[in-house]
Amino acid sequence: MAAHPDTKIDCSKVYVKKSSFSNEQTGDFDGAFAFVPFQKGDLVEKGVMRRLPDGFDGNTCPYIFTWSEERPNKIWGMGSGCSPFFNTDREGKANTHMVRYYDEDRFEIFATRDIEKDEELTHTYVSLKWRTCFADINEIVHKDDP
Ligand SMILES: C[S@@+](CC[C@H](N)C(=O)[O-])C[C@H]1O[C@@H](n2cnc3c(N)ncnc32)[C@H](O)[C@@H]1O
Repeated sequence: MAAHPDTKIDCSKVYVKKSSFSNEQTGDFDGAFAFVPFQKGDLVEKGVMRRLPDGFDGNTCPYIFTWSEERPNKIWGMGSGCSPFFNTDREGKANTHMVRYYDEDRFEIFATRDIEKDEELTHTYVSLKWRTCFADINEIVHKDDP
C-alpha cells in the first residue's frame, strides 16, 4: 500500500529483525532490513526527529541521534520509525546515508548503492568515532584499518 502523500514518516520499505551482526560474543540484537530492493540514490526511509530535554547526555545512550553539528554535541534527538534500529558500518561500506535537516527536525535516509531485498541496512553514525557508548563498535567497525 502506498504511503499517504502528506506523511512525514515513511518506514514502509524497512523492517526490523535480529541483526546479521549478532554473534555468540555480542548476543542477539536487532537491525533494520530492506523490505524491497533499492537502487543507489533511492529514498529508503524518511521521518521526524524529536529533541530530547536540555542536559540529556547522549554519550550514554546508543539509541538516540546526534542532532547538531556543534562539537562537543549538546543536542540529541529521538528518531521515528525504524531509524533507531539501523546498525553501523564504516564510511564507504555503509549502504545508506542519513541526511539531517536540523532546521526542520526531520531526516531522509538514502541508498548509497544498490541494495538487495532482505539485506541489512547500515549507515555510518556521525558520532561513531567520539561517542563514549560507541567506543566498542568503533573498534569493531575499524578493525581492518591500517
Ligand atoms: C542505534 S543502535 C542500533 C540498533 C540496536 N542494534 C538494537 O538492537 O536496538 C546502536 C547499537 O547497535 C549495536 N551495533 C550497531 N552497529 C553495530 C555493528 N556494526 N556491530 C555490532 N554492533 C553494532 C551496538 O550495540 C550499538 O550500541
